[in-house]
Amino acid sequence: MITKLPSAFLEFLQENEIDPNIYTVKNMTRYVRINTQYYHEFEEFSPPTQQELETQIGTKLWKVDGMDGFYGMDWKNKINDCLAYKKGKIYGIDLSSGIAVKSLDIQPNDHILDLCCAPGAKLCMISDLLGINGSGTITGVDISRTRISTCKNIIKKYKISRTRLFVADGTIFNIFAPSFLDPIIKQVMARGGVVMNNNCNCENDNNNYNCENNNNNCNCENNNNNNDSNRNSSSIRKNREQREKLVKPFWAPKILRTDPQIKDFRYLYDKVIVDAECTHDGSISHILKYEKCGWDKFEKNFLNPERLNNLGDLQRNLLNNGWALLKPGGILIYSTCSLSRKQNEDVIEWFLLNHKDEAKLEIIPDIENFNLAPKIINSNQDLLSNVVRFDPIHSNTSGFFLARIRKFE
Ligand SMILES: C[S@@+](CC[C@H](N)C(=O)[O-])C[C@H]1O[C@@H](n2cnc3c(N)ncnc32)[C@H](O)[C@@H]1O
Repeated sequence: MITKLPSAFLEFLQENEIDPNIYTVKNMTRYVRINTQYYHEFEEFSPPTQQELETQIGTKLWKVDGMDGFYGMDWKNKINDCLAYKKGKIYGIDLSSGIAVKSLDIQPNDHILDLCCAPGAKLCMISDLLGINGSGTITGVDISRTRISTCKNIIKKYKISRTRLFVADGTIFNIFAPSFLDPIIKQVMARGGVVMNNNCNCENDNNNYNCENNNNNCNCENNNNNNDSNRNSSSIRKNREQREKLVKPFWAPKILRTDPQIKDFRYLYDKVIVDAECTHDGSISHILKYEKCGWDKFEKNFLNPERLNNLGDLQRNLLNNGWALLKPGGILIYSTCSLSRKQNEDVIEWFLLNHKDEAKLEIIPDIENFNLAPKIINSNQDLLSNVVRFDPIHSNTSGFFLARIRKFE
């Protein structure tokens, strides 16, 4: 609980119609989630039971209905010293963030873009829901090299596979989903013998070139029937040039490191999450940190007028670019840990009005099972009826905003 907020922050809250009482709530809940990824990969391990976790953390836990693997506990408990946490068997993630990830409706073959991914709590859960039985992948992007380093450490700790990370500006990032694990390729491979190289979907980078992808599903420039004989020095040079153009990921497992990065609508992402940079005013743990380390830093980092002025543009540009990289029929989640209308409803309203012919705001699935913060009054109430807000007073979560937008087929 925070006893005294600095006046600049109180002014910000007032300007943004945010109730300062959210920082005075006493009985907040801390949430953890079981890292099921661990058990996909290492069958000899079984997840810690509730009782084991209670003993390790030293407190009572409760299961969160409708959210697999989620447990709540009193906020004052810490998990850092708990063995299950140290071993990567559980991670901390707020329930509201969990609902955001669940709303992506992740399927095993989905290629998912996490456009502001660091430090990576949501990415952990995305990976968990993706599982390891399909051909799906995760592409994480963040502008901060330091934060993406943390994300890489998290990926290693939680044994997350098939994820690549890029340090890049999410407003202009333009690398499409990986094609290596594409189901089409799998089918072709199953028919016998075609793998992939850096230039196309086929393994034409060797002397036994036998590309079978002579169809409309292949971008391969060698789509002719004389592949063996036509494999001349100019195609080798092209291959090399193409490879050189690849934007190297900051981190990726071997199979994704040299993906051809094909720019073709078939490699747009199935799901995109834009967990946008924001003022973090809803994140009680974030605000609590500044109470300890000094409000001056908070004012400098988050309330500086230039940053606040540019923030709306940044959020709109992130949303627009995430949308451009989303497949028709795909789902985009826009979320922030701010409760400011300007950073939430206003951004979504602007977006929907500008994408009337291709975007639909959808109901968050199963949202009726959770307590929500009241909606704020908007000029465009009908248009925004499906956005949701969480807060510590009504939802027993951190402050969070969530919108789910579907791209028309
Ligand atoms: C709310 S945090 C994301 C939290 C993360 N999704 C998670 O669940 O752990 C916002 C992130 O956006 C990143 N960011 C800010 N501007 C960006 C930009 N232009 N492109 C990509 N990432 C950006 C920040 O570095 C920060 O890590």
